[in-house]
Amino acid sequence: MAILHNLGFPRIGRKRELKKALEAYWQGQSSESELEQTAAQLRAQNWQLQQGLDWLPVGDFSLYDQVLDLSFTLGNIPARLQHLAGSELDNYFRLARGRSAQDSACSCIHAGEMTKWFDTNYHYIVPEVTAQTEFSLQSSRLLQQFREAKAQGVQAKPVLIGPLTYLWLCKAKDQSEPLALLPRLLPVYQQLLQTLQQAGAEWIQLDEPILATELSEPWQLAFVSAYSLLAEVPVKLLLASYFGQLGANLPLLQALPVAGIHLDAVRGRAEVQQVLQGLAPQQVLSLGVIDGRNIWKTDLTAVLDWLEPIAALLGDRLWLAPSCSLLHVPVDLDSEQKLLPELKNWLAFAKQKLQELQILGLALNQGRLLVAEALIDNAAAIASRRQSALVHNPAVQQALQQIRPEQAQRQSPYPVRAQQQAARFALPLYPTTTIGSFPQTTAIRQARLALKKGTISAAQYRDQMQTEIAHAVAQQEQLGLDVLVHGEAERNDMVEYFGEQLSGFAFSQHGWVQSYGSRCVKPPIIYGDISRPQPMTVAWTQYAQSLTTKPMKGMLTGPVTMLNWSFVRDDQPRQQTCLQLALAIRQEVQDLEAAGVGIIQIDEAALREGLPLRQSEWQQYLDWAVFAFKLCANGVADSTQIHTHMCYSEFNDIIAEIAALDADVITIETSRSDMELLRAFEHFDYPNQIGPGVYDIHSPNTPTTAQMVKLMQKAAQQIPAQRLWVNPDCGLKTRQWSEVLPALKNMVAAAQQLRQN
Ligand SMILES: Nc1nc2c(c(=O)[nH]1)N[C@@H](CNc1ccc(C(=O)N[C@@H](CCC(=O)N[C@@H](CCC(=O)N[C@@H](CCC(=O)O)C(=O)O)C(=O)O)C(=O)O)cc1)CN2
Ligand code: MET
Ligand SMILES: [Zn+2]
Repeated sequence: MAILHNLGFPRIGRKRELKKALEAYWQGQSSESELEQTAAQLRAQNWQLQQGLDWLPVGDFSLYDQVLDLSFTLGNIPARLQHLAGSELDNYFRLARGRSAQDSACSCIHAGEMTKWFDTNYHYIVPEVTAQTEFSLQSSRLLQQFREAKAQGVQAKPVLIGPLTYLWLCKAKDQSEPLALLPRLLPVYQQLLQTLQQAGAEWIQLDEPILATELSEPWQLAFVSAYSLLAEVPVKLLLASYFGQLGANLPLLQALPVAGIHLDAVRGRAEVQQVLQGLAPQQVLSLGVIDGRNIWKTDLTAVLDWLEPIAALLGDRLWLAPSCSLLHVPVDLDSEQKLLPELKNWLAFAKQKLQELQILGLALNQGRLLVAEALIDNAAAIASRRQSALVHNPAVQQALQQIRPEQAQRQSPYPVRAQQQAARFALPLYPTTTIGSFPQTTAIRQARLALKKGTISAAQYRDQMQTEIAHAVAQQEQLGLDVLVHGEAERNDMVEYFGEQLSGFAFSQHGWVQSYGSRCVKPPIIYGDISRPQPMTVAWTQYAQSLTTKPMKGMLTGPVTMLNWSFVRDDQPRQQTCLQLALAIRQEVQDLEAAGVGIIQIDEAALREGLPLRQSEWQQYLDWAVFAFKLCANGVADSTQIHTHMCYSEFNDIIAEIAALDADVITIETSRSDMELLRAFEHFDYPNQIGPGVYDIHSPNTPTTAQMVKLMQKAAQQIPAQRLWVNPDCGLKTRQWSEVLPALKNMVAAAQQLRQN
């Protein structure tokens, strides 16, 4: 009997109920108990949606982030938050976003740093530690949720991030090594496991996704000592690895004294046989056979062909699950009314993935005949996708064949271009700019909703967006910024907006995936060869330029980011899809240039996070990713200034490749990490211009002029002032005008002060 379980479920809700509840609470429109009530309802709904499995996850729900939750569970709260007024929830949101619902704008708390969860588009709050950090158990949240699940008749399996992955995610605020805290951390984990076991937990899932990365020897050894200690608690541990192959960690995992092992059998299929052979006699093997990172239907017959011999061997020691938590896929395909039926039939969201799991379970446990109809339908869908004319476009394939390497090179080297551009734009020292978006107000979003519903016409919508653009331009002129942007009012999202205009892309109506906190994205679905039927941004940019004599930056999303933030086809290499995107965006770059736009920013916010988890695979990825960017960006005249922007850029390791992009200017996020990025420059002289972000846009707090001057002075120690720009960390779309204006005013003042020094 194969046992069915799930590693985690999306918590945002089918209609983003959690988002709405959080934002209402933060704005003081609802109480803490109303928020908790919505949260409890969502948990109940989610368990309901997962009925039919043998074990359901508990502890996967979070009001903001599961890593932040764990920091609170372990009592690891930075000193700056201790002794502040308010409840634990207030402190929770202070660490998440710099402010609780009770705080006023002036009581500023430095929010925790936010960064990407492995190679996903999900962001977690980085736990902070020092050599002095002590842990203490605060188990009430988990216990309460465990009891809540049991009260609802749920067969509950608590899920937790494992101690090694937790420490690996930690950042030391001194020079200490987080791994050194393991001896202090383990007793608290032991206590936690014990507490859950006493509350009735039979199995506990510990997630250790770092097993899919290359671990140095100290980390490997730490696994052995940590799990030997945890094994002392009389509860069954399911150790979950996901997001890739185990590689050299495979023997390590096999040696650990745990009751069960979960493997990512999508990305790590090739290793399953080897793990199987080394399995201990009582050990459970959980195979993640359904892709938790993509939205395509599983080829159930192929999986069954592969699984049946394993099931025969393992009996009820075989567990089946999605490859990882379903946090990274939308909730329910049934909500979609507008997808082409042919395409919709190829897809599975979280709910459908669990249905696939149940079909597999029935087929294995009671024979394929019982689910014959479902298997036939599934096989038909798989075959239809393989053959569909929607997918293949010979003209695109041909264009790909004709790419020449010299298309990716600028005409002259940077110093020559820089001179021409300096003459053309005549910018001051420390030029100021923003990253592109201005606040996406309720009015803007409602106009888009009205357009969708047909209650306003396309012309009315265009007029309203032009009014918004004019407003953004006027505000920037008044602030005295040097290089302006149109503000991206017309864009729902920097990826979805372009996806909607490109062939080969589909987009959902409700396919929301949590990005961070209450913020969600609706990743477009790349199902076929990509082309650009017509210009996408030229008219908006021209309109904006017509309103000002200052340079107006054109604003595009780059090919690598389009790829990494979409659900991509799995029937051709990612690299090939990326080149198709590069060609389409290249056309847009050239149309902008032809329309007289002299500065063009091509965002590659996701270039860094697209790095494979194993360093040995980095170079191959970087080679094609860098080429794709250059292909899209570099077909312009020397006097055209290319900017790029990257978020959460811990790119110490890839600074040479960042330089190889040869963008004239790069703007990056650095403010929360206190210009830590600049470490990269200690060993490498970045040759072109750079704008290290000085304004943390993820927090509602206003940065002061003095703070920003200080950050820039720090930057100027590493990079000549002639090559520095002054700008926020990232786009301003999540902020309100009342937050943005004072912050930018201070920023412009900072630049003026710097120029006088
Ligand atoms: N794809 C992507 N990934 C990314 C980023 C990014 O910008 N895009 N940035 C980083 C993460 N940062 C992010 C920053 C902001 C948002 C964000 O603001 N998301 C919005 C949704 C954006 C969107 O698509 N909006 C649509 C639909 C908005 C909507 O909810 N409409 C309402 C109605 C309008 C209303 O009454 O407000 C509805 O349909 O019910 C639009 O503008 O048209 C949100 O969660 O609120 C997401 C991620 C990294 N990853
Ligand atoms: N141009 C985009 C913006 O300003 C870049 C955002 S990177 C997540 O919103
Ligand atoms: Zn950004």
